[in-house]
Amino acid sequence: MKVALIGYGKMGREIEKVLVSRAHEVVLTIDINNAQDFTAKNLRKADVAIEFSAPDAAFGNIVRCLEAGVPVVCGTTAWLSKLDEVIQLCKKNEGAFFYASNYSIGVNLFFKINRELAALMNRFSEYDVTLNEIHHTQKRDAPSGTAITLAEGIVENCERKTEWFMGPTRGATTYPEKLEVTAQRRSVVPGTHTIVWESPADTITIEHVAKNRSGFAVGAVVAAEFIVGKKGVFTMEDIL
Ligand SMILES: NC(=O)C1=CN([C@@H]2O[C@H](COP(=O)(O)OP(=O)(O)OC[C@H]3O[C@@H](n4cnc5c(N)ncnc54)[C@H](OP(=O)(O)O)[C@@H]3O)[C@@H](O)[C@H]2O)C=CC1
Ligand SMILES: O=C(O)C1=N[C@H](C(=O)O)C[C@H](O)C1
Repeated sequence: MKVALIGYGKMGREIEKVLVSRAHEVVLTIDINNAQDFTAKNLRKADVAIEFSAPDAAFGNIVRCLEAGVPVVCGTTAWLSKLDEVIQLCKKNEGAFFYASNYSIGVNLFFKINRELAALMNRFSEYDVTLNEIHHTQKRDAPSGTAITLAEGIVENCERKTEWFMGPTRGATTYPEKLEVTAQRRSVVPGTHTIVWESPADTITIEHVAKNRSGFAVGAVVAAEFIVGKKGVFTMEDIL
């Protein structure tokens, strides 16, 4: 598979290692410093583009790939207010687009556990819930895309939580009908997400801790292998 890497930072470099280990070829690398190479002609040398850049850059990058007719796997977070526009463009151009807020298999299993636990909690109103994420200090967005997916999973499945909001407040019960999400930035933490369900009697904690970025990178490459030759909009549900 011939791959264009759009965004060559921490994730772009990690993905490159996985691509090489699976005998794929990187034919184009685009970063903020070589935007002049980001042409439709160059993009078309690739079977697929993998986009991990920055929140303010992702939408434009995706549009350029879809307009060039190149399938795109995107992992960039904090641009999803424009997701519907991307879906429409993808359909109009009969292209292929894959998005996940987190490509790690472990996190996607964690998403399922989170949704099931939230649904189970409908019968146990004595429990309140909070969500916290910790990432490295270079991260530009908060809360993380993964935390938003987890928060949506709780709100969609636990009837007493109608929406999530960004804390911190003085305590989880400040707004009992809302889910409080908090974010911390510490050193080089790759990504930790913790959900705490607390009753007067006990505490149930579920947590996903990324040890490094390899899980994200492998998942993104698997998504790229999956999307080549397909048309439509895909998520990790299509792989799992
Ligand atoms: N879905 C998932 O599984 C994961 C998602 N992510 C997300 O991926 C994104 C990137 O993360 P990460 O690699 O850690 O971030 P980095 O900042 O390390 O890398 C991003 C790179 O993109 C470059 N860039 C900025 N603007 C553009 C542009 N217009 N076109 C091309 N490249 C550009 C940056 O250049 P410069 O530094 O010069 O600005 C930088 O080199 C984030 O949104 C993050 O949340 C991260 C891990 C997993
Ligand atoms: O910026 C990061 O590093 C990460 N971003 C993604 C997110 O916002 O959820 C995925 C992972 O947590 C690492």
